[in-house]
Amino acid sequence: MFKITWRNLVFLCVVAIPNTCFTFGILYIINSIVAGRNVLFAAYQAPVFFLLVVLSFGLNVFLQRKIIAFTFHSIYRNEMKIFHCLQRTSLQQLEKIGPERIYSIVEDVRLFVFFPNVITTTISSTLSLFIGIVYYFVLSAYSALIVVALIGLIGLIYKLARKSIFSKVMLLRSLNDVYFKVVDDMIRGFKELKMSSVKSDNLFNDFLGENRAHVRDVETTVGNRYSVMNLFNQYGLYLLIGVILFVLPLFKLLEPTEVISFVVILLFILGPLSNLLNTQNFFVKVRVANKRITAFMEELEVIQLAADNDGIKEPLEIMETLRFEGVSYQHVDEQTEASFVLGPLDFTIRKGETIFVIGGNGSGKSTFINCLTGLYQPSAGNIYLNGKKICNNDARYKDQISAIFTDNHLFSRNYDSYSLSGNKAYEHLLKLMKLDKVVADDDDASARRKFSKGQSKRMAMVFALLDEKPFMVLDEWAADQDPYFRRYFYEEMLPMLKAAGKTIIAVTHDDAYFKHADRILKFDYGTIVKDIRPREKEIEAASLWEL
Ligand SMILES: Nc1ncnc2c1ncn2[C@@H]1O[C@H](COP(=O)(O)OP(=O)(O)OP(=O)(O)O)[C@@H](O)[C@H]1O
Repeated sequence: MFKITWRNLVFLCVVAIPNTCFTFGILYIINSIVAGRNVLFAAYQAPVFFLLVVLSFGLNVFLQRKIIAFTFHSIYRNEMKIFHCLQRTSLQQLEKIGPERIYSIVEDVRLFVFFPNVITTTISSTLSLFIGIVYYFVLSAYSALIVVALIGLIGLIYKLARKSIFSKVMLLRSLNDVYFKVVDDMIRGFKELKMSSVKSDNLFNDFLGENRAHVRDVETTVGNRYSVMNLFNQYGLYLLIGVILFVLPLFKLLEPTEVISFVVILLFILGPLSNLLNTQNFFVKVRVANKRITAFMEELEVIQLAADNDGIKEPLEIMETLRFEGVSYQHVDEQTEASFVLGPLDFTIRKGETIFVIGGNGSGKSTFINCLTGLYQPSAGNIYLNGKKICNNDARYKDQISAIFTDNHLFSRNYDSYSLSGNKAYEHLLKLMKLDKVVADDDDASARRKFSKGQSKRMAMVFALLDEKPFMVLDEWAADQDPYFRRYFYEEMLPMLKAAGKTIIAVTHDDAYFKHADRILKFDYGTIVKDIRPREKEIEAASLWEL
């Protein structure tokens, strides 16, 4: 994800070395003047001082610009990579991951917007610390060793404390995933919660409240550890000043003039040292975010390998026959470990057929539709298009199908390659779907206004027909229509679509209209238990519900 490569490191060193020299020069001049010593180039000390300041400033501006560009390019690249993976992942994987994890990962990526500030602070602080230490050694090697050992000790304690914080921050992020899930329930289930004070209170107290209380406790622990670390850092530095002022002169390791220089240098590195310790908080979060993003991408990429078969460019033949041979698919609910098996399915669909898919609740109709439309990849069996074996995840196969699902979604923008304004086919379809009085003009915004459920399905039908694909899959499309439109759909629209050569697979419970199908496939416990042609043999609709 966010990797500092060797090239980046070499670049940082190339910029850091001259910058170190400039900063060292600035410190040398300040220190010599304060301690009353002669500067090497006394006659030019003022111009040299200002020149060094300007050069160091210029170099830092250059460095910061590079870091800012690197950071925002990395954020952009990672965001695009996540959404590219999502675009290519399968429905089963998306269902497994869950939307809350995606929101949370996107939040993890955004954490890196603070990267430029922190990294520049880290680089400049490390530089200043390095210069201070070198200067200590120039003045007195033994005393420098003692001071460095004490600074090292403070750093080591900080590092150990940071290690213990890592697991807590990791826990906080996974609590955040659960939090998003409950918030999602709160927003999507708003109406249901309003209607049930028990559910509402339980969600609020037992789930949201518990999650937030857990987060509060872990954050308090993390906050306490950081505050102890910061106090330790602050008082550790006081101790260091005490050692320089009292202990080193006592053992004759420092002369009084050197004490002043040591304190001046310490004051110079005090800020950078505190900065370095304080930025650890950010680095812990960054490590956690990096680990989570990497794991998320790996999870998606594993699925990509299985799904990524659509690089082939030759067009696929238009469907004349579609054959399922021994096709099966298995759902496994990870929480309850319950499983549902669809299939094995063996049947052939012919071009122009109007097929109704029926069956009781949970019999596998929607799972079958997801396999048919290529949203689920079968775990066994083969699919043949015009006799040739295909992978149902092939984009060229899916591009032959218009599907309207039970939970259809109307997009907020026009992502199609055609425009609605002045579109005659669109105007005609609005009339056909009796929406011409609801959608007053051919503006894109009017087509994406808030519709009633039934209207929204009709609008989805308008868009599906505008796609002009030969194969239509409708999952309980008529369920939300009023009796008038339902009759119109089965008795007028379906024959019209059939006459236009469309192959239609419609999931339905409307037994009053079963006679309008060329064929009925009845599902039970995931298998096709009846395959009937009502036009050839009159059937009693009620008999179809019997096993
Ligand atoms: N994403 C999923 N993960 C695990 N199990 C699932 C998933 N989706 C569906 N199932 C299970 O698969 C079975 C078939 O569900 P499916 O939605 O295909 O039935 P259906 O015939 O369309 O039902 P309905 O008429 O109620 O819409 C059910 O037992 C359901 O619990």
